[in-house]
Amino acid sequence: RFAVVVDPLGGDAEKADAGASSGTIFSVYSARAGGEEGGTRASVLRRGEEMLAAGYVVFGAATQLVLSVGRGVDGFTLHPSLGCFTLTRPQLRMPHTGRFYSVNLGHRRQWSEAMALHVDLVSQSKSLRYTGTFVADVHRTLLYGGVFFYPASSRRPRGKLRLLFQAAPVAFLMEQAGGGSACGAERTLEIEPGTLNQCVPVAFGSRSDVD
Ligand SMILES: O=P(O)(O)OC[C@H]1O[C@](O)(COP(=O)(O)O)[C@@H](O)[C@@H]1O
Repeated sequence: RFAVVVDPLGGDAEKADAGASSGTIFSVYSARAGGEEGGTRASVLRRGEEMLAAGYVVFGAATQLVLSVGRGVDGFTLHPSLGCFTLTRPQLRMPHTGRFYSVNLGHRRQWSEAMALHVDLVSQSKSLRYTGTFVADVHRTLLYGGVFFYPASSRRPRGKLRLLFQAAPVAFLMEQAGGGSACGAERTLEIEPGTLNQCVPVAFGSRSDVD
């Protein structure tokens, strides 16, 4: 009945070796019948707003599961001695605006002038936080608000993050927690993926910071 999209383990070997957090992201759609591949591809190549559920697990100082089934967002923490997750952050809500912005400034020379100016402007009122591990950056943004960008650049004209595996599930969680997500002028959840690995330039976070 369901089709599940999973980004199994984000964060590369160098970050894991250095002791950084890593994470898993997933999203769930209703399965569509038919199609050459038993409906699998057709079930997931659809707008994020058709998603039934999304979540991630962040493997850091603690193992935390953040989940939405379309009725807000709940956070759970793994208790290894009990072997189960318990509800530790019921109905997470993002602040309307936040203190942090999150972007890889190392790519600045490859951005458009407008993007570089925009980031300069944001930096005047917010502090920079960027781990380079997607789930960790998502988790901090969800908890404390602010804005995360992975913009288009001359090297990556479509950005780096994948719509289906990364941007859409995170957009679903952000919206469910009172935040937002956009790919340029478009709401991320309204974009229909053309291919499984399609990349999008994306921003997400507190509602007023994303707007
Ligand atoms: O090093 P950059 O360009 O800031 O990219 C960091 C981003 O790339 C990722 O490592 C994903 O890269 P991969 O698609 O190569 O797995 C994300 O976890 C992270 O947000």
